[in-house]
Amino acid sequence: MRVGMGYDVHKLVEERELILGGVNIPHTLGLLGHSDADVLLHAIMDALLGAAALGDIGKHFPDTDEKYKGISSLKLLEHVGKLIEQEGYVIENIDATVIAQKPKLRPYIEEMEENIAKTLHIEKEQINVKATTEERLGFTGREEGIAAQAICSLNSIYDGSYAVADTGAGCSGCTGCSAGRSPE
Ligand SMILES: Nc1ccn([C@@H]2O[C@H](COP(=O)(O)O)[C@@H](O)[C@H]2O)c(=O)n1
Ligand SMILES: C[C@@]1(CO)OP(=O)(O)OP(=O)(O)OC[C@H]1O
Repeated sequence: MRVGMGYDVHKLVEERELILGGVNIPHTLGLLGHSDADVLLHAIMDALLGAAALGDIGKHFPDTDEKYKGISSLKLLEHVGKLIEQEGYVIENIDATVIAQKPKLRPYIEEMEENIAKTLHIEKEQINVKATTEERLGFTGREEGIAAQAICSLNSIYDGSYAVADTGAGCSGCTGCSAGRSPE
């Protein structure tokens, strides 16, 4: 198993939408960025890329490239999901925290988790998104920006301990896997 971590920050400004986990959240301020500035998805992508030793989002989607201007980060996440799969990795789980003084995010968390699961073709139970304030301290507390942290774990289909679901190929030497099969 391999783990990766991601961290990102975007500035809160007027006249921008607030999009987190692919959910458009009603708020007086939105996040500034070259893309849609979905700070949660950016942290998750960096965690996934980190776990697979594939660099970071700036390497794959440079903010100097016009084609990423205003792009939905769900599209970028979909691409990262494909890269991970091409490298032979299967996502075990993702855990993330959004650090925001406002707005209250709890009502939107489930939809964020559904968006992420659907985009990465994994189960919603493999994703957990949390929100916290920093008790009015620092830049998030002053509502100058929103930060997000993420951690993920990946299994390699080549390391002998992970059995790929639905291949019907059997699980030689299997020690159990997230596909729900028992150890052989
Ligand atoms: N933007 C936020 C921040 C927090 N929450 C929820 O409130 C709980 C308490 O937050 P504290 O920062 O006071 O510990 C937290 O566990 C979240 O469930 C939220 O929904 N949106
Ligand atoms: C996502 C990208 C895509 O152009 O742009 P931003 O939305 O500015 O996000 P950031 O986390 O600053 O950097 C990664 C960028 O490459």
